[in-house]
Amino acid sequence: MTAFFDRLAERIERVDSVVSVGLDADPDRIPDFLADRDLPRWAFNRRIIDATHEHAACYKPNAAFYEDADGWRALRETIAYAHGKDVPVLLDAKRADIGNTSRQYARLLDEVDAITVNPYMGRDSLDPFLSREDAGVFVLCRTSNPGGADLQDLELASGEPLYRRVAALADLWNEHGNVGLVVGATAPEELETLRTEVPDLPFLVPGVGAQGGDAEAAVEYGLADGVGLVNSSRGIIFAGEQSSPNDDEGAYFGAAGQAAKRLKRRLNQFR
Ligand SMILES: O=c1ccn([C@@H]2O[C@H](COP(=O)(O)O)[C@@H](O)[C@H]2O)c(=O)[nH]1
Repeated sequence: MTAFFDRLAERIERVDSVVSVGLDADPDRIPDFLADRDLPRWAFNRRIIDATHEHAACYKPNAAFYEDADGWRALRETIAYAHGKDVPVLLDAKRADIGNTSRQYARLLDEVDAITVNPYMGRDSLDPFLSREDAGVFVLCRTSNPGGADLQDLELASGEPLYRRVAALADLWNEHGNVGLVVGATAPEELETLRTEVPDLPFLVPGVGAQGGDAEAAVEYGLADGVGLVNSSRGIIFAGEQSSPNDDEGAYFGAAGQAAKRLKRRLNQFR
């Protein structure tokens, strides 16, 4: 198997897109016409994938939306279906723990192509992920939420903010060329700084769309040698809520396809 970033580069080239479609299948927002399906989240994701895969460089389900018995079943079906369309899957799980626990978490990489991890517990907590040479490992660095600055911008004794130290460490941890960073589009200045500091690391940039982040900065600084991902979840998968009544399946998922295509075109202006 080629390394994750080689596969991602191929996918980006094939669909001419750096869009990561976030599969955050919030059970409270699944349209009524799917409510009586065996696994409504899977029924929803299948239709989203059908509508968006031509524009998707990857799919990014967030584990939070699947952490119950039916959810795991829905997620497994979703992953298999995305793979059937030749689209890589990045599980946004933000995992890491002491070694033996992390080894169990890292088994998630048997199912998906890449994962997000939390660096707070340090190198040994990430080893079980980093040692998976075939898989992508995206380290949380400067997150998109308003509280992202609370800890991540704190200055160390050296005067450097914590998020920059995380980036420098992630660069050191990149022994297998499988490491990327998560940097929010709501932090364009930090994106710019980080691109200079770690020029070779691809970024996963969430926060465009529903969070109102900077799409131009996401592309300009998020890509390393043309490789990286700009994610939108709610702005794509729930686009149909605005444009169509809740009972018109074709129009509902058509709107998701259009939203993915629009984002692809918008981002491509800056590539
Ligand atoms: O800094 C971060 C890290 C992860 N996320 C995740 O990305 C998506 C964003 O969803 P939208 O609907 O496009 O806002 C979601 O899964 C987050 O948990 C992030 O937003 N910021």
